[in-house]
Amino acid sequence: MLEEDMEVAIKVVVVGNGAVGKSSMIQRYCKGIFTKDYKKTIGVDFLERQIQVNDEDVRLMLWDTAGQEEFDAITKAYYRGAQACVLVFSTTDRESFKAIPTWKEKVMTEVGDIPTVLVQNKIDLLDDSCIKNEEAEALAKKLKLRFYRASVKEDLNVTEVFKYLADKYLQRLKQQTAEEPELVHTSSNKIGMYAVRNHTHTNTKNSTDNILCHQSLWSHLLP
Ligand SMILES: Nc1nc2c(ncn2[C@@H]2O[C@H](COP(=O)(O)OP(=O)(O)OP(=O)(O)O)[C@@H](O)[C@H]2O)c(=O)[nH]1
Repeated sequence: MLEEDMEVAIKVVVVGNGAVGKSSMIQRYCKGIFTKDYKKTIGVDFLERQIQVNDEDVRLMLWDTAGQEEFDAITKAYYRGAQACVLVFSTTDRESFKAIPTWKEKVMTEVGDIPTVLVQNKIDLLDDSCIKNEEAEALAKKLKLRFYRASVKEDLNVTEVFKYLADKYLQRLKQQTAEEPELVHTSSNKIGMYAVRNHTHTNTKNSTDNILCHQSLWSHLLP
């Protein structure tokens, strides 16, 4: 246990081009559902899930960002304070694959080097693939990222992605705590530890109200 009555909360941003399956991935992980409908995300949205990692309670706050460039100004602000990142592209969308280095750069510019994974989603559509396996693996190697092939539809590898990020983040947190114990205090946005408290919120896609609601709820997460 890192510290009594403290909880580790990890802000994870999920980024990538439009329609690659970011919202679906978050919904699958947090609500266990998948829908075929496509409703593009306006701005930013988030859901959360509590998990246990090595007997540690970890709250994952998954921020769903819009893939369209028109929302760049809004989404960029929400990268701030992110402690982990999922970069997503789709098996059937070559442009989304080519855009990955740019997405990584956008996030890094705001928050620096945080635990990050590369995810190729929609592998249930492998027959229509426009990306060779070697290409995707080469990109992951070049960007020095753990690479997962996933299908949100078939519920393949979704849990693994978030488990990996939580593990990786906790490793860093423990290392940082050992090196700089004075950083551990309530509401420290530097290392993602918070006093345990109860809160509830509702969330619907495409609601601009949520952006304000999230901002006030989580403003302590922003530097
Ligand atoms: N076949 C298949 N379809 C998927 C999968 N994941 C998502 N989809 C579909 O892809 C479409 C886009 O999914 P979204 O989750 O809305 O995509 P997004 O990345 O959030 O899109 P933006 O909000 O525009 O950024 C939807 O019709 C989903 O049902 C998958 O693993 N396999």
